[in-house]
Amino acid sequence: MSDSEVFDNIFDSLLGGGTISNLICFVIYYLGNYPEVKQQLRQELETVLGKDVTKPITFKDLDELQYCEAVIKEVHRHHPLSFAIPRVNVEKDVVGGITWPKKTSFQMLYGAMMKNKNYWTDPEKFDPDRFYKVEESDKYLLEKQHMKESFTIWGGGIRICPGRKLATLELKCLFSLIYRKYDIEMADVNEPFKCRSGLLRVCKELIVKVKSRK
Ligand code: HEM
Repeated sequence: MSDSEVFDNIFDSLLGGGTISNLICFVIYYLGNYPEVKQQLRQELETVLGKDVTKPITFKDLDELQYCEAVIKEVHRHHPLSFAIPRVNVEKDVVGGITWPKKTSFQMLYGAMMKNKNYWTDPEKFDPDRFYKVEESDKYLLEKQHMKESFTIWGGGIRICPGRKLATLELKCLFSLIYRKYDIEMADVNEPFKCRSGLLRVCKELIVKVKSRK
């Protein structure tokens, strides 16, 4: 490997590649299209962080931003960064009633699992409430019962994303800093979301209007 390839690999594993930057765009897009969700997020920011926008944000504050976390999860469920997680079996195994030889490549289509109506109530609907303070009597009880198997943003098992806690902190920090100070609107709400799908789904263009909040 050349020096620049070594650098790129270290940089990628340290910063999680394009994951955070693209997820930020996805969240901005969804908040631009769902003003009632943006409003509830603002409400939470004000309750947890107060009205003084210069007040430093603490770890405890970030812990309390549960609606913010629900927004990030719902955006990812609705519009995942990648559609599948690959695995290779090290020994012969039975999956889906079929015996597979060792070294078979599998793709776990979790993007499809996150839209399956057996596990999600009204799966096409964008609603962070399905991840927010779900009670036994709640309309989103179905997902609460299946969440462990049907939702992943970080993968799972021994290869689970080692950057997940850092990424969650970074995202919550960024959205707090941005949305308590600025108002971000889509330049054109009717414009379709411009993304390119490969290993990762990448935002190609997102034109927004940014205004300072009074
Ligand atoms: C929103 C941000 C992020 C998302 C959605 C994300 C998601 C993922 C997913 C789905 C995997 C595959 C897990 C599996 O195969 O089960 C993964 C692996 C990985 N992630 Fe992240 N990630 C993010 C941010 C980060 C950050 C910030 C770092 C570094 C600080 C990071 C470092 C890694 C590494 C090194 C792996 C490979 C782990 C292995 O194969 O053992 N990720 N990530």
